[in-house]
Amino acid sequence: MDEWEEQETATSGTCALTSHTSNAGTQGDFWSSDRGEFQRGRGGRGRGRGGFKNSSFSGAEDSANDGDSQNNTAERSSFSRRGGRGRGRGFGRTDHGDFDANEENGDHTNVSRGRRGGRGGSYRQGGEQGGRGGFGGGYRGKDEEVFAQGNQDTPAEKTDESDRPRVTYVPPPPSEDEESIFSHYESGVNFDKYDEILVDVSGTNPPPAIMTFDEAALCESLKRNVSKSGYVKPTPVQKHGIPIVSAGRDLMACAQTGSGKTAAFLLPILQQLMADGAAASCFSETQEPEAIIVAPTRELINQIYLEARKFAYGTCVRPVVVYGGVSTGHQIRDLSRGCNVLCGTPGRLLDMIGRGKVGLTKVRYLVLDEADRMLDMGFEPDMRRLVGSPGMPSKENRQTLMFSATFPEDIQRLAADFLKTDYLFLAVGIVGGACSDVEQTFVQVTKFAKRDQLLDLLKSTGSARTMVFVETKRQADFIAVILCQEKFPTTSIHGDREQWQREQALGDFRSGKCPVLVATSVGARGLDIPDVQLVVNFDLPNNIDEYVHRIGRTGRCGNTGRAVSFYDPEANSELAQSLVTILSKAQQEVPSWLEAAAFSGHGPSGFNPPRKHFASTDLRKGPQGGLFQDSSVTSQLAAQTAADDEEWE
Ligand SMILES: Nc1ncnc2c1ncn2[C@@H]1O[C@H](COP(=O)(O)OP(=O)(O)OP(=O)(O)O)[C@@H](O)[C@H]1O
Repeated sequence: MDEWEEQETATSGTCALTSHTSNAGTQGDFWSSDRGEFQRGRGGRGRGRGGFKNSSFSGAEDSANDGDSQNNTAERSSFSRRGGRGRGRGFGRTDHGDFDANEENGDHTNVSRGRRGGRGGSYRQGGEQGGRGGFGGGYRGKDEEVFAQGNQDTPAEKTDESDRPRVTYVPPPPSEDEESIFSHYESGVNFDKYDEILVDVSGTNPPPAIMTFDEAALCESLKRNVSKSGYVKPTPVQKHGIPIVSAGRDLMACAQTGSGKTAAFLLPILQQLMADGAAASCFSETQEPEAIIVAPTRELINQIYLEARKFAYGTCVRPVVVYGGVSTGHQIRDLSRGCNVLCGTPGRLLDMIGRGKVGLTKVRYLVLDEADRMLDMGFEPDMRRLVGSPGMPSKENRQTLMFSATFPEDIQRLAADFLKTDYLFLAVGIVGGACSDVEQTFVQVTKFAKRDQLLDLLKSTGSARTMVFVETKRQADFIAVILCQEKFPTTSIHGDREQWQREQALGDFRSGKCPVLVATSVGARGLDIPDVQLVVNFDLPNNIDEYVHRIGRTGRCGNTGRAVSFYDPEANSELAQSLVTILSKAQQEVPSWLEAAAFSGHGPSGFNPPRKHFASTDLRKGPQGGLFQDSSVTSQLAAQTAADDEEWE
């Protein structure tokens, strides 16, 4: 056991099991792809709003199981901001042990909006690690970051008499084999059509776009790696984004799903680091990366890391990834081997900063991928904490880059806090628009008929690789069981699964061992999986942005794809108007019944409606700039609604 493991063990505490556990076991059995058998599901979760919590717990989301951060402070009573699975807005004095700007300032008395406080709905005694929302773990973000729970089936060990498990999961190391590092799927027949998409760059003095990778003046090794990745010509977001980043400008970039946003920020960053001779140093206990990239889910940040590793192959630039559900000690050891580009989910990243393992003074680039998600209520406090962390250069002294396929107006407004005033806004196509290579179909169906519809659909599509999106984690397991019973090899990914299960599920889906993946919103954004031919919205999401991201898991990189959504008039009427807009903007047929529903007065209405509309351009162009969004929608409310999607059952 090394220093870090000891530390983890020493500081682990109890996982509160005191909240509602009435759901325990209700997830039932599900087919385990990894074992080829039915497996006992885990217990359910606590529910209820705004549970009062008297607890303190460690680290950020991810580190919760790994023990407290070094700067953990005394336990404090509070309505927890993070505790449990809350939708409540607790008066949150944060009591977690991760790095917190307020805590740093000695300010523990601020009243903050409860981010997810108290879903557990239970009073919890102030146990060292209390407040995780009942058995099954506490919820952290909409998409992910559920504290991993103890589960006899997992590699987590019990660490002390309190029975709190410690995450010991160490993911298999990524392949060193050059062929698999550079393996990629082919761009599709519509790749060249990207050139026809209208591009709008707003802001002062944008640099001219490049037309070829040669014009990007990449150094030899990077050029070689780009070519080995199968990239022949840049996509529009790369043509415009690469020179903007290389010119040192801040950027908010919006381009459709699957159109190469990752390389649009990675290539110019890596190019600059290579040109400056950046080289990872393994001699320092505190690593000082030049670039920090954040993304909302573990799987996505790992994917970005693998892309960075691929492009940096054979160079002195060393990317590292940190995310939750994995042994902290393992990640600290990896960090200590040197780090120029640090990819992380917010919680684990903040935890590493809090532990003094990551210094920020050398940060030149801060990238928010899925930036609208990173700035909605779920993650915004973490982002503010990150930019307010000691050593982090001010926005004037770093380059901040934001990428997403959706950028609602309210989030754009918020994003400006993180960007220099002269940031450029790059819009490729319609901001918030769906990928035009995805054929979108809607089936009007009651909730009771969905199951049969799904089975019929899957029978008709044969072994097409399919992602099925559902609203809740329990539903994900339930549908997976049913599909397995019907002989569709199926796996599932959601926030109640252990990290090793999530990774295995994704692996089985990628490899085709399980051609059907049932997912909650944790799988909606960013995942780039080859040959996903069909996306099924078994349950439509609550907000239109999530719809756009979900269907974007197919039809990527010029390939065509198909999305079938089950529209339940009882539950989805508020989304109808936005769906009609999305369909029309993507030049797709709008079913007459959907049009009728859209104009039957069921649009977003009332006080505090959730986000149902999308922005179509740079906010700075003003109200006449073509914004579709209802300006009464506020980010927090919209985000809260979004956050509820998965969690409220
Ligand atoms: N210029 C290019 N030529 C060929 N393939 C490319 C090019 N750029 C990106 N790709 C490939 O296209 C796929 C999609 O890219 P990427 O994941 O970056 O999309 P994205 O815009 O970030 O999507 P999302 O919005 O879903 O996150 C990846 O497999 C990537 O390797």
